[in-house]
Amino acid sequence: MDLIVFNTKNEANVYVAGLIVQEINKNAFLTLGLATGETPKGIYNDLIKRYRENKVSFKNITTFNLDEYIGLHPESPDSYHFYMQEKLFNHIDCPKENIHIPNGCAEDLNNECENYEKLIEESGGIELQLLGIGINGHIGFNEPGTAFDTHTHITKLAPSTIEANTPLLVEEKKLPSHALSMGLKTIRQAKKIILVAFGKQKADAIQRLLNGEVSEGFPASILKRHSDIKIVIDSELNNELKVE
Ligand SMILES: O=P(O)(O)OC[C@H]1O[C@](O)(CO)[C@@H](O)[C@@H]1O
Repeated sequence: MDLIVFNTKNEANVYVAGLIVQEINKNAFLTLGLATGETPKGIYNDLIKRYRENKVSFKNITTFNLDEYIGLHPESPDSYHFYMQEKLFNHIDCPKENIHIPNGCAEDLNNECENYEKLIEESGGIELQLLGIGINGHIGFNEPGTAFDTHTHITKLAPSTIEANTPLLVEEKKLPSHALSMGLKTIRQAKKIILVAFGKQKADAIQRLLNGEVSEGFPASILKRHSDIKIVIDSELNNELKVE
């Protein structure tokens, strides 16, 4: 695992967006895994900026998002569908049919999970996956205790995730209790992974990722078994890490 530290979030965002653009410019048909949450917002802004400057085109890429809340319609401002449209897809040239986000309102959710996994496979697998991390070590919505061999599945949100994400709600009164999420196996199969984390509040999770053991009690620890992963953090987080 390569740990890369930047003085500011902004520098980190520019670096990560640069890596994504580099991959797309090497392979215009890239399959890209995307994340939501607070962390990637600046990266998406930088990607939009590069698109407007004609430095990159997204017209042939395929995207797969990590997760979606169960029960939220794509038009709900609190859904990850809405987030992705607003923060990225409305501003770039990625065709609608190339964009994949699990449908948390599907009639048959198990079927939706199976199909999602099949679509990833048919696209040739994710070549570059962008990840954030929860304070409890979740990646996607794979909460502590999730088996390492899971594919896209229905997951129950941990209390700390509900606590962290409830203040972000715009319209809904209550955060859904469940979500659809790529599994830990799905994520691990991505050829390259970039995990981004900012701020003091993520320091314990990153410390455990760097120095802890591989255990299903800490989902992100599966990434220690990945051969091509970059962890990108800011100095605020780095200053909290203890050298072990
Ligand atoms: O970036 P945040 O908002 O801290 O969230 C951390 C992670 O938790 C999630 O919100 C759960 O999917 C991810 O999207 C994100 O990467």
